[in-house]
Amino acid sequence: MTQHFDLAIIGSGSGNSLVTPDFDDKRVAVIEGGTFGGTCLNVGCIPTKVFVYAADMARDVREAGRYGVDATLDGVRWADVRDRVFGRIDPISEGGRRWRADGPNTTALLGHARFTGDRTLTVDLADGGQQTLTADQVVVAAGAHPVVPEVVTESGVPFHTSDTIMRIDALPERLAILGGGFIAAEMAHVFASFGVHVTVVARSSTLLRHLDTDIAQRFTDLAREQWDVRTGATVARVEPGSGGAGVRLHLDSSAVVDADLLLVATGRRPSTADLGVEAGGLRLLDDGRIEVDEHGRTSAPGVWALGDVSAPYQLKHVANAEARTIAHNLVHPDDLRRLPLEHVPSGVFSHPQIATVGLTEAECIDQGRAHVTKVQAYGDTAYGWAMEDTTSVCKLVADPTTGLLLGAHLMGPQATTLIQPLVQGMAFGTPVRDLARGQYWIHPALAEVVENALLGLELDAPA
Ligand SMILES: Cc1cc2nc3c(=O)[nH]c(=O)nc-3n(C[C@H](O)[C@H](O)[C@H](O)COP(=O)(O)OP(=O)(O)OC[C@H]3O[C@@H](n4cnc5c(N)ncnc54)[C@H](O)[C@@H]3O)c2cc1C
Ligand SMILES: NC(=O)c1ccc[n+]([C@@H]2O[C@H](COP(=O)([O-])OP(=O)(O)OC[C@H]3O[C@@H](n4cnc5c(N)ncnc54)[C@H](O)[C@@H]3O)[C@@H](O)[C@H]2O)c1
Repeated sequence: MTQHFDLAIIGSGSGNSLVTPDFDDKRVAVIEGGTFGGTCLNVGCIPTKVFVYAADMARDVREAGRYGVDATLDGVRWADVRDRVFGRIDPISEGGRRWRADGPNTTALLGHARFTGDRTLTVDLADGGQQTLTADQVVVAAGAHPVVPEVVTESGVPFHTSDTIMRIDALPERLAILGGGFIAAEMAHVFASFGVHVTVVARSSTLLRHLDTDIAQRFTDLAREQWDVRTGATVARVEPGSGGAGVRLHLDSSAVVDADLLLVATGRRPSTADLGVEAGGLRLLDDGRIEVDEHGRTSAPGVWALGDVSAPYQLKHVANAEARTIAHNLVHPDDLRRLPLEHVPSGVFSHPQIATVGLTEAECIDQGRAHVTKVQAYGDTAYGWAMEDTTSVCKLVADPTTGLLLGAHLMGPQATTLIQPLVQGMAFGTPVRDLARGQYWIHPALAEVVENALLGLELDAPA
């Protein structure tokens, strides 16, 4: 029997937060084909950062001798770290599922949904049944999933993605990571800090090539000191390791990489393949995302999309912000808000940590924009001395005429926290002069790196 809902949501990640009090008197279906709570909670931001924190701790112990504090790392109890992570997350996921299943106005449908007509969905339920439903409004919040190159899938050799690597039973001796982006950088840090020999195989000439060129190059140089980094490398063939255990990657350079485990981190594709987008009247962009307008409306009337399935950034804070906007738009058709896609920052929780917002120097050059830059070393501030830092930087890009920041790119301890006043300055249009001089910066906090970078920008009207 077809059920009718006021709102049907595909995906329980950021989609789950659409059920605001505005829907208290409405019927809402939340449909989830995987683990309730989505990527960030179960296999993404949250578990990775718990591992990263433990990895940072292990590194700090190893490096304590630099500061005259002798310490040795006695060991890493992988199973304890893993169980601490999932012992916390799994109950949250299950609680979220129950909350929706038992909610007064919500129904949780566990299964894969696809459009079979205008605002009509058929759900292949996990328990074997099938449910068809219609809804006045549908939100597609189906996220993205890992892409695995054919050279790996066709080899038949077992591999991990970020969906599985965090639940392994024991640390391997050697881990090969294919890809040079966010996940590769974070996982290489985690496993190497825990004592695993990590090899990163990346196609591009630097890791994290989406970053400012200076930062990407500096990061890659530091990565080479920690991990076996093969840049400009393509995997030509994958086969089992000797004796059938592990994996052997043959690179196009004819070099080989032997490892006990393979982690594939070669990007994530919007989950639209089995979504029945044609039947639902949804148009896709060339890169596979669902096309949405500035308010989050798809090409199908009454159907909205948010997060990784449609957004230009695969970031949780973007998915959340879009969910807040669409939660408003669903109930205020005459007062639509725009998706907030300006000044989007991101962080890479690797070693070193990286944070970035706005334009890179190269983008300014490409766009022919007048700009000035300042690279401020952490090591030239008092707290940087305390840290014996020789590699960390805050690089700013600004418009010399307007005196506004165009971009900020930090690499080093606490980069993801230090960048926040700069994100705020850009979001509120605060001139560099006011950011630098219009407020106190605590002395001798690490934030003086940011203060000095602002003061060092050579603007037409100096700070
Ligand atoms: C390892 C890793 C680390 C990350 N770390 C960070 C970080 O530190 N900071 C950050 O900002 N971002 C991070 N991200 C990205 C972040 O997790 C995503 O941007 C965010 O979770 C996307 O949210 P979403 O709601 O769009 O999709 P998801 O949370 O992926 O939710 C989509 C849900 O829809 C379900 N679904 C899909 N298709 C269907 C269907 N047809 N029927 C029913 N259900 C369906 C899926 O099972 C899934 O549960 C990380 C990602 C990964 C993989
Ligand atoms: N801290 C964070 O915010 C965080 C952490 C993890 C993931 N994420 C999000 O998840 C997304 C996915 O992460 P990711 O690291 O998988 O993707 P990514 O886009 O960051 O990096 C993908 C890497 O794989 C390489 N690659 C692509 N196809 C390849 C192929 N066929 N063979 C070899 N290399 C190939 C690319 O050159 C790139 O280096 C990120 O883009 C990011 O938006 C965010």
